[in-house]
Amino acid sequence: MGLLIGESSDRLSGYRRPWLRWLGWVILGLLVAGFARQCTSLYLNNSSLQPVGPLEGPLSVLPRVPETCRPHTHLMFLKTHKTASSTVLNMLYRFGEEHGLHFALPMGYILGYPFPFNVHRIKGYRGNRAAKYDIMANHLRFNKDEVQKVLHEDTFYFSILRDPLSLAKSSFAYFHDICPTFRKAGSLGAFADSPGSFHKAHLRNSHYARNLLWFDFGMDPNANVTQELVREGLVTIRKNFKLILLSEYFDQSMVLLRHALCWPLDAVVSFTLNKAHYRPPKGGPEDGFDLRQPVVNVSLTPAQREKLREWNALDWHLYQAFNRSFWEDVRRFGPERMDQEVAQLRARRDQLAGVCLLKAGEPVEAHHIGDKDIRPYQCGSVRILGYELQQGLDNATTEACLRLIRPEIQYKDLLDAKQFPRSQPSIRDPARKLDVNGVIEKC
Ligand SMILES: Nc1ncnc2c1ncn2[C@@H]1O[C@H](COP(=O)(O)OS(=O)(=O)O)[C@@H](OP(=O)(O)O)[C@H]1O
Repeated sequence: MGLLIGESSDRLSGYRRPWLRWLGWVILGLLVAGFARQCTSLYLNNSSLQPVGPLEGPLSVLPRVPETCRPHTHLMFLKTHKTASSTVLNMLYRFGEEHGLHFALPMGYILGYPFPFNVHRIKGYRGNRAAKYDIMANHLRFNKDEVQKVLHEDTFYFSILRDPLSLAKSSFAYFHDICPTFRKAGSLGAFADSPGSFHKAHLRNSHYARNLLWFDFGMDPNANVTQELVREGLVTIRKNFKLILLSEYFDQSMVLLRHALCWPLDAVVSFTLNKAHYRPPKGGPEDGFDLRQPVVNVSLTPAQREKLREWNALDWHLYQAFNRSFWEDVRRFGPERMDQEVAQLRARRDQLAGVCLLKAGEPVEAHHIGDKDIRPYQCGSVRILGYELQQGLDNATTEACLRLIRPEIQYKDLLDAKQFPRSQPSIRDPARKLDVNGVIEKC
């Protein structure tokens, strides 16, 4: 037997047959050529998302999460409004798509918002005994009892907050046209001077004008602010959510998130999505206007800032409390280690921007984006910016880059088509974004 193995291996080695040796060299040559080809492009492997090739050069010691942990694939992200939540959603869409995860998708673009979430708002929901979903992340108003009906027990719940003042500016500009409180006020300053005189809490979409975060977490934004109420709200959120991120410290948030989820670095690298720029005056020239000149005036005096904080006191308490716990988390993580990982994340983002994007990675107005399929949806009195893809990329690189910049609406359509191959194809018609009452569904 031993002799047989010896004989055959000797034969296979080709030492006694020169043509076999040549064949071996040819195969080796082909393999090397294939590898070299990959090294000249951004190759993003579907499952690991780790690059191969020159991109790895300066980042060859990418920070790793402990090899003992297993990546989380059961996730609930409470997509709060105007908090960079679309950027987070893009990461979840990418990760879910690459790993074949099952999303709880809405029928349109929101899961029944602003009504408290109900499982029947999930597209294709087939009742209690249906399989659970891996990821739920579209806009919804949090309702724990309903949410947990369709999610796995080990689901990781997380969300994101933003300073209520900058959130108010973003919300005012974006929702100005559909929120009666904002529409009546005209400018954010006028609104801040006397919010109560414009606010009719019972009117549709008025919730965008006060304690929007508190509302998204499923609580009453118009309740009297008492210590007890705030304490109860915080306790409930802490009980339900394992991690609360902050949009002002987005990169630090991503480092904490990736360690909590045991995800690779590339899974949390992103470009700023849904960024606002102000519209030119009606009838003004399309180009050449001063982008810094807002039509919807969101400038505030120090006194108005103070009043707006008071008006959004519940959100302010929420933000302050979770800001404190965020920095406690960072201290536990290690401030130096955090700085290093943030630097690596930023370097990787710059690298990807260089490969994927035109205009040095700066976001541009939708009408400057050649590919209509990646123009961001426009809403309200601001211009929502998007990205232009670099030309001449190979197919794999184009696909990897597209994933990073594909706007929320189009990405949802794409996942929808994958999850429901037999349902009606998407119609790219802006009217589809309106619900039965004519309210813009995504807004
Ligand atoms: N990475 C990162 N870091 C910091 N800020 C970011 C980031 N990504 C998005 N943004 C800002 O978030 C605002 C959009 O928030 P959302 O995507 O949650 O809006 S929406 O409710 O889904 O319409 C929007 O804010 P404004 O530009 O002030 O409106 C974005 O610029």
